[in-house]
Amino acid sequence: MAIFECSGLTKTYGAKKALSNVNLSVEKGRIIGLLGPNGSGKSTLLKLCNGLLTPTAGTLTIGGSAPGIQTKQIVSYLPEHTYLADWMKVSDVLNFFSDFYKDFSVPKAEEMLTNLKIGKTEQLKTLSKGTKEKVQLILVMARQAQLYLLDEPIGGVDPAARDYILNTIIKNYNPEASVVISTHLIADIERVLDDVIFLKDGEVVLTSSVDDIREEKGVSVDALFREVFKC
Ligand SMILES: Nc1ncnc2c1ncn2[C@@H]1O[C@H](COP(=O)(O)OP(=O)(O)OP(=O)(O)O)[C@@H](O)[C@H]1O
Repeated sequence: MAIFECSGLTKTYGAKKALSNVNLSVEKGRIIGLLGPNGSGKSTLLKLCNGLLTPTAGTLTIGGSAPGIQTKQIVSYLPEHTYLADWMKVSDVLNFFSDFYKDFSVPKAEEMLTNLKIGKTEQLKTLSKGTKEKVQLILVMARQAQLYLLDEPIGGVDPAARDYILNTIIKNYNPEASVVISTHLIADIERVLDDVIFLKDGEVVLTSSVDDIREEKGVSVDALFREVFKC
Protein backbone atom coordinates (compact mmCIF):
# COMPACT_ATOMS: atom_id res chain seq x y z
CA MET A 1 0.00 0.00 0.00
CA ALA A 2 1.20 3.51 -0.75
CA ILE A 3 2.08 5.67 2.26
CA PHE A 4 1.75 8.81 0.18
CA GLU A 5 -0.31 9.51 -2.91
CA CYS A 6 -1.24 12.62 -4.80
CA SER A 7 -3.27 13.19 -7.88
CA GLY A 8 -3.60 16.32 -9.98
CA LEU A 9 -1.84 18.19 -7.17
CA THR A 10 -1.51 21.87 -8.02
CA LYS A 11 -0.36 24.80 -5.91
CA THR A 12 -0.30 28.39 -7.00
CA TYR A 13 1.00 31.39 -5.09
CA GLY A 14 -0.93 34.28 -6.68
CA ALA A 15 -0.12 34.02 -10.37
CA LYS A 16 2.89 31.73 -9.77
CA LYS A 17 2.31 28.02 -10.35
CA ALA A 18 4.66 26.24 -7.94
CA LEU A 19 3.26 22.75 -8.61
CA SER A 20 1.25 21.71 -11.61
CA ASN A 21 -0.82 18.52 -11.88
CA VAL A 22 1.55 16.33 -9.88
CA ASN A 23 0.68 12.61 -9.70
CA LEU A 24 2.82 10.48 -7.39
CA SER A 25 2.64 7.33 -5.35
CA VAL A 26 5.23 6.46 -2.71
CA GLU A 27 5.32 2.89 -1.44
CA LYS A 28 6.27 1.85 2.08
CA GLY A 29 9.88 0.94 2.77
CA ARG A 30 11.51 3.21 0.20
CA ILE A 31 14.07 6.02 0.41
CA ILE A 32 13.24 8.57 -2.24
CA GLY A 33 15.24 11.52 -3.52
CA LEU A 34 13.10 14.53 -4.39
CA LEU A 35 15.36 16.32 -6.83
CA GLY A 36 15.09 19.45 -8.92
CA PRO A 37 16.70 22.83 -9.50
CA ASN A 38 16.01 25.89 -7.34
CA GLY A 39 12.38 26.87 -7.42
CA SER A 40 11.15 23.60 -8.93
CA GLY A 41 8.60 23.04 -6.16
CA LYS A 42 10.30 20.59 -3.78
CA SER A 43 9.65 22.52 -0.57
CA THR A 44 6.12 23.31 -1.70
CA LEU A 45 5.39 19.60 -2.13
CA LEU A 46 6.78 18.75 1.31
CA LYS A 47 4.83 21.60 2.93
CA LEU A 48 1.62 20.36 1.30
CA CYS A 49 2.32 16.85 2.67
CA ASN A 50 2.72 18.32 6.11
CA GLY A 51 -0.44 20.42 5.98
CA LEU A 52 1.45 23.72 6.11
CA LEU A 53 -0.08 24.66 2.76
CA THR A 54 -3.36 23.63 1.21
CA PRO A 55 -3.60 22.50 -2.42
CA THR A 56 -5.08 24.84 -5.00
CA ALA A 57 -6.37 21.74 -6.83
CA GLY A 58 -6.00 17.98 -6.67
CA THR A 59 -5.81 15.53 -3.81
CA LEU A 60 -3.12 14.33 -1.45
CA THR A 61 -3.26 11.52 1.12
CA ILE A 62 -0.84 10.12 3.68
CA GLY A 63 -1.68 6.66 4.98
CA GLY A 64 -5.06 7.14 3.32
CA SER A 65 -5.93 10.44 5.08
CA ALA A 66 -5.68 14.07 4.02
CA PRO A 67 -2.95 16.00 5.91
CA GLY A 68 -4.18 16.92 9.40
CA ILE A 69 -3.84 16.01 13.06
CA GLN A 70 -3.97 12.29 12.26
CA THR A 71 -1.23 12.39 9.64
CA LYS A 72 1.06 14.53 11.85
CA GLN A 73 1.29 11.51 14.15
CA ILE A 74 2.83 9.39 11.42
CA VAL A 75 4.86 12.03 9.55
CA SER A 76 8.19 13.31 10.81
CA TYR A 77 9.10 16.50 8.98
CA LEU A 78 12.33 18.43 8.77
CA PRO A 79 11.45 21.89 7.45
CA GLU A 80 13.79 23.94 5.29
CA HIS A 81 14.20 26.59 7.98
CA THR A 82 14.90 26.11 11.66
CA TYR A 83 11.95 26.77 13.95
CA LEU A 84 13.37 25.97 17.39
CA ALA A 85 13.54 28.80 19.94
CA ASP A 86 17.13 29.96 20.47
CA TRP A 87 16.90 30.22 24.25
CA MET A 88 16.26 26.49 24.57
CA LYS A 89 18.93 24.03 25.62
CA VAL A 90 19.36 20.79 23.69
CA SER A 91 17.84 18.95 26.69
CA ASP A 92 14.79 21.29 26.53
CA VAL A 93 14.10 20.41 22.91
CA LEU A 94 14.39 16.70 23.73
CA ASN A 95 11.76 17.13 26.45
CA PHE A 96 9.61 19.19 24.12
CA PHE A 97 9.66 16.51 21.43
CA SER A 98 9.15 13.74 23.93
CA ASP A 99 6.05 15.51 25.34
CA PHE A 100 4.71 16.23 21.90
CA TYR A 101 5.28 12.96 20.03
CA LYS A 102 4.39 9.58 21.47
CA ASP A 103 6.81 7.89 19.06
CA PHE A 104 9.84 9.98 20.07
CA SER A 105 12.73 7.95 21.53
CA VAL A 106 14.87 9.93 23.99
CA PRO A 107 17.59 7.20 24.15
CA LYS A 108 17.85 7.19 20.36
CA ALA A 109 18.21 10.98 20.27
CA GLU A 110 20.78 10.87 23.09
CA GLU A 111 22.83 8.25 21.25
CA MET A 112 22.91 10.37 18.09
CA LEU A 113 23.85 13.49 20.09
CA THR A 114 26.73 11.60 21.72
CA ASN A 115 27.98 10.28 18.38
CA LEU A 116 27.95 13.77 16.91
CA LYS A 117 29.54 15.17 20.11
CA ILE A 118 26.73 17.59 20.88
CA GLY A 119 26.24 18.32 24.60
CA LYS A 120 22.72 18.28 26.04
CA THR A 121 23.37 21.31 28.21
CA GLU A 122 24.29 23.53 25.28
CA GLN A 123 21.96 26.38 24.42
CA LEU A 124 20.77 26.43 20.81
CA LYS A 125 21.88 30.03 20.29
CA THR A 126 25.48 29.11 21.05
CA LEU A 127 25.56 26.31 18.46
CA SER A 128 26.91 26.79 14.95
CA LYS A 129 24.41 26.74 12.07
CA GLY A 130 25.48 23.24 11.03
CA THR A 131 25.27 21.88 14.58
CA LYS A 132 21.78 23.35 14.98
CA GLU A 133 20.80 21.57 11.77
CA LYS A 134 22.18 18.33 13.13
CA VAL A 135 20.11 18.73 16.33
CA GLN A 136 17.00 19.33 14.27
CA LEU A 137 17.63 16.26 12.13
CA ILE A 138 18.29 14.14 15.23
CA LEU A 139 14.91 15.19 16.63
CA VAL A 140 13.19 14.22 13.40
CA MET A 141 14.99 10.88 13.02
CA ALA A 142 14.47 9.87 16.68
CA ARG A 143 10.76 9.48 15.99
CA GLN A 144 9.36 6.12 14.93
CA ALA A 145 7.35 7.61 12.07
CA GLN A 146 5.88 6.01 8.96
CA LEU A 147 6.92 8.80 6.64
CA TYR A 148 9.95 11.06 7.06
CA LEU A 149 9.97 14.23 4.97
CA LEU A 150 13.42 15.81 5.01
CA ASP A 151 13.82 19.17 3.28
CA GLU A 152 17.54 19.58 2.48
CA PRO A 153 18.78 17.68 5.57
CA ILE A 154 22.52 17.78 4.88
CA GLY A 155 22.99 21.12 3.14
CA GLY A 156 24.62 22.89 6.07
CA VAL A 157 26.68 20.09 7.58
CA ASP A 158 30.26 19.06 6.89
CA PRO A 159 31.00 16.00 4.72
CA ALA A 160 31.99 13.73 7.64
CA ALA A 161 28.75 14.50 9.46
CA ARG A 162 26.84 13.99 6.19
CA ASP A 163 28.02 10.40 6.08
CA TYR A 164 27.03 9.83 9.70
CA ILE A 165 23.62 11.37 9.08
CA LEU A 166 22.97 9.30 5.96
CA ASN A 167 24.04 6.15 7.75
CA THR A 168 21.73 7.12 10.62
CA ILE A 169 18.86 7.55 8.21
CA ILE A 170 19.43 4.09 6.77
CA LYS A 171 20.08 2.40 10.10
CA ASN A 172 17.36 4.08 12.07
CA TYR A 173 14.36 3.90 9.99
CA ASN A 174 11.96 1.03 10.18
CA PRO A 175 11.63 -0.98 6.95
CA GLU A 176 7.91 -0.25 6.86
CA ALA A 177 8.59 3.49 6.77
CA SER A 178 9.52 5.68 3.83
CA VAL A 179 11.86 8.64 3.67
CA VAL A 180 11.58 11.48 1.16
CA ILE A 181 14.74 13.59 0.97
CA SER A 182 14.89 16.85 -0.94
CA THR A 183 18.44 17.87 -1.76
CA HIS A 184 20.88 19.36 -4.22
CA LEU A 185 23.70 17.17 -2.92
CA ILE A 186 22.87 14.26 -5.16
CA ALA A 187 26.33 12.71 -5.40
CA ASP A 188 26.49 12.55 -1.58
CA ILE A 189 23.11 11.03 -1.14
CA GLU A 190 22.51 8.73 -4.09
CA ARG A 191 24.01 5.65 -2.47
CA VAL A 192 21.14 5.59 0.05
CA LEU A 193 18.32 6.18 -2.43
CA ASP A 194 15.95 3.54 -3.80
CA ASP A 195 13.97 5.87 -6.07
CA VAL A 196 14.10 9.39 -7.43
CA ILE A 197 11.54 11.99 -8.41
CA PHE A 198 12.74 14.78 -10.71
CA LEU A 199 10.78 18.02 -10.53
CA LYS A 200 11.10 20.79 -13.09
CA ASP A 201 9.08 24.01 -12.98
CA GLY A 202 6.50 22.36 -10.74
CA GLU A 203 6.05 19.28 -12.90
CA VAL A 204 7.26 15.73 -12.43
CA VAL A 205 9.61 14.98 -15.33
CA LEU A 206 10.89 11.59 -14.15
CA THR A 207 10.15 8.94 -11.53
CA SER A 208 12.45 5.95 -11.50
CA SER A 209 14.23 3.49 -9.29
CA VAL A 210 17.93 4.23 -8.93
CA ASP A 211 18.75 0.70 -10.15
CA ASP A 212 16.87 1.33 -13.40
CA ILE A 213 18.78 4.56 -13.99
CA ARG A 214 22.08 2.77 -13.49
CA GLU A 215 21.16 -0.36 -15.47
CA GLU A 216 19.10 1.07 -18.33
CA LYS A 217 20.74 4.44 -18.77
CA GLY A 218 24.17 3.39 -17.52
CA VAL A 219 24.72 6.61 -15.55
CA SER A 220 24.63 7.79 -11.96
CA VAL A 221 21.68 9.84 -10.67
CA ASP A 222 24.01 12.82 -10.38
CA ALA A 223 25.05 12.52 -14.04
CA LEU A 224 21.44 12.10 -15.18
CA PHE A 225 20.38 15.15 -13.17
CA ARG A 226 23.11 17.26 -14.79
CA GLU A 227 21.99 16.07 -18.23
CA VAL A 228 18.25 16.66 -17.66
CA PHE A 229 18.69 20.05 -16.02
CA LYS A 230 21.59 21.41 -18.08
CA CYS A 231 21.43 25.24 -18.05
N1 LIG B 1 5.24 32.06 -0.32
C1 LIG B 1 5.47 32.14 -1.62
N2 LIG B 1 4.94 33.14 -2.37
C2 LIG B 1 5.16 33.22 -3.69
N3 LIG B 1 5.89 32.35 -4.41
C3 LIG B 1 6.43 31.34 -3.73
C4 LIG B 1 6.27 31.17 -2.30
N4 LIG B 1 6.94 30.07 -1.92
C5 LIG B 1 7.50 29.55 -3.05
N5 LIG B 1 7.20 30.32 -4.12
C6 LIG B 1 7.61 30.06 -5.52
O1 LIG B 1 7.19 28.74 -5.86
C7 LIG B 1 8.19 28.09 -6.64
C8 LIG B 1 8.59 26.79 -5.96
O2 LIG B 1 9.28 27.10 -4.76
P1 LIG B 1 9.86 25.98 -3.77
O3 LIG B 1 10.38 26.69 -2.57
O4 LIG B 1 8.83 24.94 -3.57
O5 LIG B 1 11.07 25.39 -4.66
P2 LIG B 1 12.27 24.44 -4.25
O6 LIG B 1 12.37 23.42 -5.34
O7 LIG B 1 12.13 23.95 -2.86
O8 LIG B 1 13.51 25.43 -4.36
P3 LIG B 1 14.98 25.42 -3.64
O9 LIG B 1 15.71 24.25 -4.19
O10 LIG B 1 15.58 26.71 -4.09
O11 LIG B 1 14.74 25.35 -2.15
C9 LIG B 1 9.32 29.08 -6.82
O12 LIG B 1 9.16 29.73 -8.05
C10 LIG B 1 9.12 30.05 -5.67
O13 LIG B 1 9.60 31.33 -6.03
